[in-house]
Amino acid sequence: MAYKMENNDGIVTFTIDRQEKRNAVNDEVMEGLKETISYIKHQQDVRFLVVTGSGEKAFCSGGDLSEFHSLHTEEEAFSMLSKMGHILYDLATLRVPTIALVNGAAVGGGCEIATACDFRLVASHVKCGFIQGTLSITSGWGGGTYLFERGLRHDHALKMLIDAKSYNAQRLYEMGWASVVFEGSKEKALENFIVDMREIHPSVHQAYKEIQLRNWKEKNMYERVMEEIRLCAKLWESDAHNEAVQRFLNKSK
Ligand SMILES: CC[C@@H](C(=O)O)C(=O)SCCNC(=O)CCNC(=O)[C@H](O)C(C)(C)COP(=O)(O)OP(=O)(O)OC[C@H]1O[C@@H](n2cnc3c(N)ncnc32)[C@H](O)[C@@H]1OP(=O)(O)O
Repeated sequence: MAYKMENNDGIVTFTIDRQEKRNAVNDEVMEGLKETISYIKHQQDVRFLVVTGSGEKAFCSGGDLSEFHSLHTEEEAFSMLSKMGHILYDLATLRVPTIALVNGAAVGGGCEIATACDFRLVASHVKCGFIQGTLSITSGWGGGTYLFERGLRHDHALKMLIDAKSYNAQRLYEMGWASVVFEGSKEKALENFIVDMREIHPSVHQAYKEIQLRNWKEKNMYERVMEEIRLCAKLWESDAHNEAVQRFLNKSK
């Protein structure tokens, strides 16, 4: 199984479990995340969603390039990108607080998943970045749109996207992307982060999220996410993108 899902006393944890691929997202992971979100929507007792990755090397390395490089045309790319884009939109608009427990590198689409969450708890050894530019594409799951809504200084957010490089945990905190930088076990970091929130009635959490979502509706977030995905799909079919993916896949051969 490419993922694990558990509900521990109202804390639902979704763990991508593909360490050999640095927890890259394939179809099975997408389906698992979709089912997890649907479960949360129908389960009254869920208080939090936590997204994390197995091991210490990666939270998530983005889309699985070895699987998705078979998608060539703009339409083929749009189909895959919009599938994950819808899942991340559902995650970003959940009525419970969502937490990315960033145990290892979060790059490309991995950085988008973390950005779609309300909070990012980042292990001190970790580097994260919107490295899609190095593949001659933009963020394709809506993560750029979420980044501009996360309260980072506009120039910091834009630079993160157009530098297309990974930043260390301290810098991610200074820029306002990381909510917390932690040392030691991720379980302890999570426990510390939610200790006060757990004392508050869930209806209060839901009400605050409702306020945020009303604001996003007014800003046409859904349409903006879909437009971002369309732009990425256009770049996907370029020679420059194909060549960059081939270089990545051939690097260890
Ligand atoms: C498709 C959506 C799009 C978006 O909307 O954003 C994307 O996500 S594009 C994909 C962006 N991701 C990448 O470009 C992959 C970047 N990966 C890395 O930079 C590194 O792997 C890492 C995450 C920083 C980890 O580095 P390290 O610990 O040194 O591991 P390796 O690089 O040696 O990788 C080990 C192993 O895993 C394979 N791998 C890693 N990432 C992916 C991936 N995204 N898809 C497929 N396979 C991946 C890598 O090829 C190695 O395989 P082997 O050589 O067979 O061991």
